[in-house]
Amino acid sequence: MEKALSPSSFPQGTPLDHRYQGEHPVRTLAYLLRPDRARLAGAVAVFAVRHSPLWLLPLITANIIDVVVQQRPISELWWNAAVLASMFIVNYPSAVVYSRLMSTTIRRLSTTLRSALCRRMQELSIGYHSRVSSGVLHAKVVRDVDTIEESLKQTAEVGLGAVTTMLGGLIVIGIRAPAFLPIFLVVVPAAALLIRLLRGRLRGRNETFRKEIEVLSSRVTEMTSLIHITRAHGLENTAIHRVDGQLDRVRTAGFRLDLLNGRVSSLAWNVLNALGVCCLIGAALVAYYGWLPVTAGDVVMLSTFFTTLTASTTALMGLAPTMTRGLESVRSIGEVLQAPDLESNDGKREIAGVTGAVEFRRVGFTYEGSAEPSVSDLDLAVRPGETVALVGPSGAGKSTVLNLLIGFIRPTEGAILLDGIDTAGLDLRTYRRFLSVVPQESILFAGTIRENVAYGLPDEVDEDTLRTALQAANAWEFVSRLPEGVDTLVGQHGARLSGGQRQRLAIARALIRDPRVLILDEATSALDGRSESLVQEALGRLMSGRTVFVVAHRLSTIRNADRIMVLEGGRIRESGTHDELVALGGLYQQLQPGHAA
Ligand SMILES: Nc1ncnc2c1ncn2[C@@H]1O[C@H](COP(=O)(O)OP(=O)(O)OP(=O)(O)O)[C@@H](O)[C@H]1O
Repeated sequence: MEKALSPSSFPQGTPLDHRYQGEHPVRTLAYLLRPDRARLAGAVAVFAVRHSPLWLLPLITANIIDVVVQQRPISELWWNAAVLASMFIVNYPSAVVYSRLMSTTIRRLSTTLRSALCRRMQELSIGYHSRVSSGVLHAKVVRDVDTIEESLKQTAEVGLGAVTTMLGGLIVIGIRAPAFLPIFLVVVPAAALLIRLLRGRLRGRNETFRKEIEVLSSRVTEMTSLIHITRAHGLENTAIHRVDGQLDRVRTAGFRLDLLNGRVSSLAWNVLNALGVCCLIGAALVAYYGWLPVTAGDVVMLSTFFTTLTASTTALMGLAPTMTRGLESVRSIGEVLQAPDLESNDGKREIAGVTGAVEFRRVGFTYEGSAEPSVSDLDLAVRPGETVALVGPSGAGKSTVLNLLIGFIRPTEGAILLDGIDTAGLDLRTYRRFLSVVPQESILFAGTIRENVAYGLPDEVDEDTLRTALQAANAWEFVSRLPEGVDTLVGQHGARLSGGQRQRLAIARALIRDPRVLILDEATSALDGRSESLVQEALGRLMSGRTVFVVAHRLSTIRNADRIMVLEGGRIRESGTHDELVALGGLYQQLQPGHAA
C-alpha cells in the first residue's frame, strides 16, 4: 500500500532522482529496466521459442522434401512432423507468457516515469511552472511516456523477431549449407538496403503529413480557446474557414502519402520476391550441376531463408525512427526530471503551529533576468490578527509581495520572519498548512462540492464542520437547494455556478482550513448587488481573527483594513488607515475611483 505523505516523507528518492544526470537516454532506459532484467531475459527466451517456426520451418520443409526425393526412411518424416507439432503446441502458451512478461516490464516502466514526473512537478518551484507551460508538461506525462511505451513494444516485438530469425536462419544455413553463408552475409544486407532506399521516399511524405496534422491540432486548439470571442463577434464562418483550409491540406497530404505508400509497398514486395526467385534459381543451378553438395530440400530452404532474412534485416533497419522517437521522448522527460529549479525544503525546520506574526525586514526581490527589482526595501511588521491591504497601480509589486509571503519566491534581499523565525530556514510545506490563499479566480476541480471544499484536509470532514463552513461562507443557502446538496458535482462537467457562488465556495475552502495567515487576491471586477454583499459578508467572517494580507480592490475591504500599504515601483509609498491616507492627499488619494488626476 502507498504510504501516506507527510512533509517529512514527501516523495524523495523516486527511482530517477539519484541517477538521472542527463546521461545518454539509452543508459537511462537501461537503468529503468534494471529491476526487471530477469523478467526481460525470460521474455527473450520465451520469444525465441515462440518465434521458432519462422527459422525452423524452412529446415523441416527441406528435410521432408529430402525424405521424398531421396526416398529416405519414412521414420524421418514422422520425426520432423513431431518437431513441427511440438513447435505449434508451445506457440500459444509461449505467446501468452511473453505478453505477460513484456507487458509487466513496459507498464511498470511507464508508471514509474509518470509517477516520477508528477512528483517532480510538485517539487519544482512556482517560477519553473510559470516559465514552462502546463500543456508542455501535460504532453510529457501523457504523450512522451506513451511514445516510449510504444517504441519499446515495437522494438521488442519487431527487433526480437528479426534478430531471432536472423540468428536462427544463419545457424541453420551454417550447418546445412555452409558454403552459402558468406553469400548470404553479403547479399542479404545489400538487398535489405535496396528495399530501404525504395522506402526512403516515404519518410519525406510522412513528415509532411505529420506537420500538417500538427498544424491542424493547433488550429483546433486555437478555435476552441477563442470560441467565446468568435461567437460573441459572429465570426463563426471565419473560424470554420481557417480550419477548413487546413483540413484540405491534411486531406491532400494524406492522399499523396497513401498513393506513395501503395506504390512503394508493391515495388518493395516485387523486388524482394524477384530477388528470392533469383536465389531459388541460383541454388537450383548449383544443385543441378553439382557445383556444391546441395540437396533439393536445401534449394527450397535457401530460397525461403533469403526472403525471410532480407525481410528481417529490412524490419530491423526500419526500427531506427521508432527507436529515435522513443529515445527523444526519454530525453524530453529527462529535461523535467533533471530541472534544477526545485523548491528546497528538505532538512529544514518543520513547525507545528503559527500565531501569525509576520515581519518583512528590508525585503527586496528581483526576478531572474530583470534589471530592476520588483520589490525593494520592504519593511513591515504585522501583528497576529491584523489585516493589511496592499494597494497600488498596476505593476506596483502587489502580487510579488503575495508570492513572497506564500514562499513561491524567496527574497533576494532581506528576510521574511514568521513568528520571529526566518522563513529561509523553514520547511515551507509545514508553514503552508496554516496558510490559506483565496485567489482572484476561484478554481474548482471536477468533483463534488464536499471534495472541493475539503480539498487537501488530512482527515475526513464531518457534516457539521462542512455545513458550518458553508454557512459562514454564505454558500449554504444555494448549496442546500442543489439537487444533491454537498454531493453535487461541480467543475468542468458539473453544476453551473455563478461567479459569486464560486467565490463563496473558495471562501468556504479557506474557512474550513481555519488558517492563521490568510492571503487574499481580490477579484478586480465586483459582482452585482446581492451577490457582492454575500461575498463581502463571507470575506468579513473569513478575515476576522486572522493575519490577513489582501490585494484589495473593494472599497469596503480597504476601509476595514487595519493598515493600508500603498505600493508603487516596488516600494511602500504611503501607509496608514483609509482616513489618514485620504487626509494625506497623496498617491492613495489619486488612486481613489473618480479622482481626477
Ligand atoms: N515572472 C516575472 N518575471 C519578471 N518580471 C516580473 C515577473 N512578474 C512580475 N514582474 C514584474 O514585477 C513588477 C511587479 O509585478 P506585480 O505582478 O507584482 O505587480 P502588481 O502590483 O501585482 O500588478 P497588477 O495589479 O497589474 O497585478 C512588474 O514590473 C512586473 O513587470
